[in-house]
Amino acid sequence: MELIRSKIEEKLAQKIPFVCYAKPDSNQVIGLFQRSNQNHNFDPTAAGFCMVSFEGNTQLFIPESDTDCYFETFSAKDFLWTEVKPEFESDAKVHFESIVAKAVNAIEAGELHKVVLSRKEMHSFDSSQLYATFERLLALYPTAFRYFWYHPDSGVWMGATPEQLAKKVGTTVKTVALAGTQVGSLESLLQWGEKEIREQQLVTDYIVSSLTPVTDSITISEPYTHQAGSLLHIKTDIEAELNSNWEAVVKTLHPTPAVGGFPKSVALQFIAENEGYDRRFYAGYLGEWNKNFGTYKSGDSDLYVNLRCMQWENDSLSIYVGCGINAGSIPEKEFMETVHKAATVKRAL
Ligand SMILES: C=C(O[C@H]1C=CC=C(C(=O)O)[C@@H]1O)C(=O)O
Repeated sequence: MELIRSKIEEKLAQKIPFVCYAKPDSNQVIGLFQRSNQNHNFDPTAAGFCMVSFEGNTQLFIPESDTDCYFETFSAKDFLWTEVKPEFESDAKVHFESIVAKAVNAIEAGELHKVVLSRKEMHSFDSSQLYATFERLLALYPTAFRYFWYHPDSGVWMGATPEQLAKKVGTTVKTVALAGTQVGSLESLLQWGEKEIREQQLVTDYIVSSLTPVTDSITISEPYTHQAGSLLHIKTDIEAELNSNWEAVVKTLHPTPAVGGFPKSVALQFIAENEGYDRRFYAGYLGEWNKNFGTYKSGDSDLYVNLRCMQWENDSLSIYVGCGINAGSIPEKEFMETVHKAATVKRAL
């Protein structure tokens, strides 16, 4: 991908926004490189690519009108599937387990049903490896939405997310309910526990009730197991017909209980008061807005939840990971789940 690589290097040096991405199961990278160094405000009526923070208060936008668009196919190089040791810092473990225990108490006291707690790991990183890291993400996680984003207001973000926030094709809205995690492959799948099944059903119920006022004819698949790298999740596909505007659908869905919790406002308050750090764009969403650059169809959108991601800014690399807490969550087990999620990102480094 020499063309995409040289454009990435040029725009990074010039500090001009760009995004390169490959959609799930595609070996084509779409590169949107801004021509000017202007900072564009997010305009919901325009076409382009958006990057929205978890709290929704920062909305970065690369508009089609100021963009050169490149396509390049890649053939995934063979990377050795190196096992990354599940390493962590003991202070991080103590802090995370204490907030999980606090959340379990709040859930058992009936204050909320579920909350997704997260943390960030900092690592040293040689920035000359950024492009190579993206190539490894492309190869390692073919079923994920893989991206490399840069904007002077956010620094570099990169990831391979298994979760679609929502997709608009004509007047049809497609989304998924994703939750529950186990380490392994479809061949080694263990029976899902009651806790995971309940947790995922909560996400499905939330999405369906959020979509009910803004769509018609909702159809829901049976839950099935989805492989995301070395992790497995429970997934349900949901489809509906728009009867309102697309922006209303996105606003009502984000953040889903897969990254926030339920009830939404109580969970968000719990996160703000207890997590102790700023999620920034982790668990926010990103993607094509009002234009599918793959099919070149205007009016279509394709948005993903920003999970299994990392940020490189001011010479340091942060990896963001979280997990859903509900009644019966065991703090140490939940912490180890975040360690395994971090390992999926570290494998690309
Ligand atoms: C919040 C994350 O994952 C979500 C998506 C799938 C499964 C999840 C879980 O099992 O907790 C999380 O809800 C993350 O990867 O940081």
